[in-house]
Amino acid sequence: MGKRADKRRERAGERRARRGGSDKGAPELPELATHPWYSRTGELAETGMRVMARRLPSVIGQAARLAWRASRADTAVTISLNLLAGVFTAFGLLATTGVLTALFSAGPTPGRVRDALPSLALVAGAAALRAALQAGAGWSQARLEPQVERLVELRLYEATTMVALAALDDPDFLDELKRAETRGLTAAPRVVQHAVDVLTGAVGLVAAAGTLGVLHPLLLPLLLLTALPEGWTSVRSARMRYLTLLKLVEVGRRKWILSDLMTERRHAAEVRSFTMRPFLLEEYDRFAAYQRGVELDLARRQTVAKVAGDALQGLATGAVYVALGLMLWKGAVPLAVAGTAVLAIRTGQTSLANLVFAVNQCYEQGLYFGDYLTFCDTAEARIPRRALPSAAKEEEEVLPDDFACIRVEDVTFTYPGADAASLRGISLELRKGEVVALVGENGSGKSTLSRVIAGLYDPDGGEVAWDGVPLSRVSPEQVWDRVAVIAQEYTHWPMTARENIAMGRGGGPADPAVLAAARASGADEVVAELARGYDTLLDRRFQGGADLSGGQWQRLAVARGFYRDAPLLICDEPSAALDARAEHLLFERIRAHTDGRTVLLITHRLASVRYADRIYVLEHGRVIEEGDHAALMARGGLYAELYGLQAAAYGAADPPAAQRSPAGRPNSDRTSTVKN
Ligand SMILES: Nc1ncnc2c1ncn2[C@@H]1O[C@H](COP(=O)(O)OP(=O)(O)OP(=O)(O)O)[C@@H](O)[C@H]1O
Repeated sequence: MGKRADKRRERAGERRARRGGSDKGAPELPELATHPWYSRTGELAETGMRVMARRLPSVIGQAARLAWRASRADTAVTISLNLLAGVFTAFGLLATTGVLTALFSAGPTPGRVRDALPSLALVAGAAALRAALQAGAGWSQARLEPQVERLVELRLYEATTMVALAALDDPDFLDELKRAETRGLTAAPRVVQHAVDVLTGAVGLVAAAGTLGVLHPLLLPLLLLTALPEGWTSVRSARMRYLTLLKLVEVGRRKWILSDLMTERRHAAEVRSFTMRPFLLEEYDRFAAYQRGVELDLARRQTVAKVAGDALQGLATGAVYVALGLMLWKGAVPLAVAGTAVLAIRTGQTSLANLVFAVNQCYEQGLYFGDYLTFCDTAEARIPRRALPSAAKEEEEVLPDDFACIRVEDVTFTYPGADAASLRGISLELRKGEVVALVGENGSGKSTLSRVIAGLYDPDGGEVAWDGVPLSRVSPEQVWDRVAVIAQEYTHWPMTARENIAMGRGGGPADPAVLAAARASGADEVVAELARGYDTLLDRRFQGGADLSGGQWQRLAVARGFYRDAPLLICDEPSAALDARAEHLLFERIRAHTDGRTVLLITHRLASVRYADRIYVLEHGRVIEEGDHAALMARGGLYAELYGLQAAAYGAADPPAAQRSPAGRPNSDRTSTVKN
């Protein structure tokens, strides 16, 4: 199916190229390629009236189901008021015949006008009612849209926050997510809106057609004749627009990236210090010029299509009036009926133009909405079953609140789409109250292993068990509740300092645990300098917001880990950005810390793991050495080598007294780290 569509697209592309290309006059930028996110746009560009007609019912069905779930009352009101408005349109048109019959009859004018008054009142009443009904339908339709929006957004975010973490490492999944988020979300309310417009247009058209059918059966095909050029122009113009969109997708992305570089605060210093301004402006202008060329070309081609369409429509309308004149001349229809027919044809044409436009829009947005639906289905299928509230609770085991021993047995793990496994048969133990360290070179698998232990990734093989209860048999929340993580990469939450520590748990103004955690991590010194202390918003994008240095942020991230009263604390490179004093304080705290808690420590600062109860050395996803510092040093393996390298580096950096800094201050922090 996908391949056939690709072939169709290819062939159509070749046809366009043979015709001289659809974008004659637009400059070329050879480096631009279409991103697969926008494959839909290509599909759309090849869509003709037949494909649209075939797929439209299912799109309208999806829209109707969505609207129904968002609000039954508003959906029912929108549909029924629109239908009723159609009835009054037809009624008004038919009443017009009465008016015209009275006006065109023989006799003095005042008498004819008097005779026409009852029908005139009916026409006026029908018009007023129709207007009121349409206003009511518009109002309920407007109410429907935000409700639909809320529904689709919630479904997406519920799925993205619950899906297995590994899904977010899968490039295909991320691609689908981006598509659903950027186009799919906004498409949902539009699909509903355009589906209602399709209904409104269809009702108006049926009303006009029904009226014509009642007046004379031959008039009906005449209406359709005038409809064709309008439909043709509309579809053609829309397809041109899609093709242009396709051409501009990559340009839009490049321009967006460049504008981000030129306007975002985080790039501003480098833009200046590397004197990037002329380069960025020139690049931006190149893409903008290309875009302008493509858009001007589109405007020209759309105008040509419109002129051709209007000319055709003029001819068709002329033919209709000639036919109507002939019918009148031959006495097939009376003058009053012909007059009403003219009105009905005009009403029908307007409804038809609206209908064609709505069908086009509905179809386009329906494709993007389809992306959204596909993504939600994929994401919901990737939520671990045991995480679902509906999962059979009797099958679930309960994790002990505390534990005596966490056992990792023969664990293997490969990231989605990765060629090689990141963990290959790892076994180890964490006993209550211990500090256990993971050591190894970059990419050896330390962080991945810590995430498996924290219940963030499910291993492909082997298992992690807390006092014999395998994590695969408990809901992820149970594990996350019992583990505190100080992660290597942490989020700068755009919240207050207090919320950055408490992370949605307690943390009221008088929460002593927040203060204790801040003291233990050195975050209290950071907070003391903030204008509003713990209530300072840590985001410069907002009025009164503050920002912190890398190390200050890390102190907060450490406080976050200490604040959670969990039996297992995982510290993954917790000191990378800390100054020497803060780092010293942190490891002192970890060493002294335990008060019954267990610490899994990952760090390249080997001086800090000397006091660990056990050290596991990882290489290429395997444990290659295990023991305490003394045992590993005596063994003379990788650990001893890495430790020796660091110790030697510190030793070499220790300047003799004569070479100290001009101020004569020895570097006491460094010395103390080595001595530690
Ligand atoms: N999200 C990911 N998707 C695919 N592969 C990944 C991902 N994260 C890590 N890897 C790969 O898994 C392996 C182990 O990475 P991991 O981050 O666990 O190493 P690490 O020992 O913590 O390294 P470092 O000391 O640099 O922090 C590496 O080969 C890495 O390329």
